[in-house]
Amino acid sequence: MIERELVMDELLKISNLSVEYRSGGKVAKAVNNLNLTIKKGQAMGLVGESGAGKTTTALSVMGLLPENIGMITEGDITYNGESLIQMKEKQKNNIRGKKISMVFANPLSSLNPVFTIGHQITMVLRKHKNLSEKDAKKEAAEILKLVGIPDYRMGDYPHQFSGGMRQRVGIAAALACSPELLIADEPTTALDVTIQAQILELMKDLQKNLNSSLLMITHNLGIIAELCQTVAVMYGGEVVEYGSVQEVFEHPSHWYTIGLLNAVPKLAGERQRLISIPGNVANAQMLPEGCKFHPRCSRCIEKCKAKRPDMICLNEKHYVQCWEAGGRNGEQ
Ligand SMILES: Nc1ncnc2c1ncn2[C@@H]1O[C@H](COP(=O)(O)OP(=O)(O)OP(=O)(O)O)[C@@H](O)[C@H]1O
Repeated sequence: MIERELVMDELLKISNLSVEYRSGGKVAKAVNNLNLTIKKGQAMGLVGESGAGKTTTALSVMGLLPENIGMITEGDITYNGESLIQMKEKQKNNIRGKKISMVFANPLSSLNPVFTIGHQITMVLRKHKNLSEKDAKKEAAEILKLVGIPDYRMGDYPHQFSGGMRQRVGIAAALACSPELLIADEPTTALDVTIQAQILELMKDLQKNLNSSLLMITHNLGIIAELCQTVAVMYGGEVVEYGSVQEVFEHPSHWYTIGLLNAVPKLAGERQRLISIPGNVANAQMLPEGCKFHPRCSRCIEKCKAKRPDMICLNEKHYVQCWEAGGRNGEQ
């Protein structure tokens, strides 16, 4: 019974997912045997350097990989226990957009420039909630109000909004169907810090009030600490460490995570030199054997070059994929 409850608790489960991009005779292995589970009401952060495969993971869930170029070559993605990959197109479309929605870094890419924002949100509501024009308009006004946009602006076009307001509209559009899962891909990178803080506060409130789940993709570890309960660290298309935010941030155990945390300035305590991670991020077209981080890792041993480590459980809230899992005894 307990086991069944645990499984039912799993909203999104990505199992052994591999994704490739094929173009011009080249193959980029963007995601490699990735596993990730998001539970109902949980906020998870997905972090890693540029090119780690974060966006590809999100696009795979949304079914938005570029046609004929990006393809899932292995694994499964289940939503409430049902495979999104095997599902019929109609059922899939019903879930994507209605139950799962996504906020992009650049909201202009998801908003249509020729329609007013009121019209766009009304259309989403009419399609997914089957509402009459009048009821959809009323609800659109309420959702926009929720994200701090007054109803007199419903007749304005996307270009008439500032960056921060536009991102609010993007969030409103994503929230229009009260999704169970919101995927946000760097939703605040293009914004200045005060607006960033407002948007994050807004997302935090909405997640709490609607009890939705959140997958927050970001380079910013501070955002994860602020918003999420769990975190998954990605490198070379794999999750190399995951667990509760507190466990992973206080006891980072993969040398990549340790490197990421050492590169973040701290306000408290003595001033310390920031240490960057040497070398370049793994090239998806030429991934190394063994642990994908080994060419950049100061703790690399022969075994790391030859064999990919298994994910090991450090405790029930903390997992790591490293032969030389460090940092557990303060030996960073
Ligand atoms: N359309 C594409 N065609 C070919 N390769 C691609 C394509 N999109 C992404 N890639 C490659 O796939 C890998 C993963 O990219 P992805 O955008 O998923 O990483 P990311 O972690 O989201 O990075 P960022 O933070 O910069 O968005 C990279 O090596 C990237 O160059």
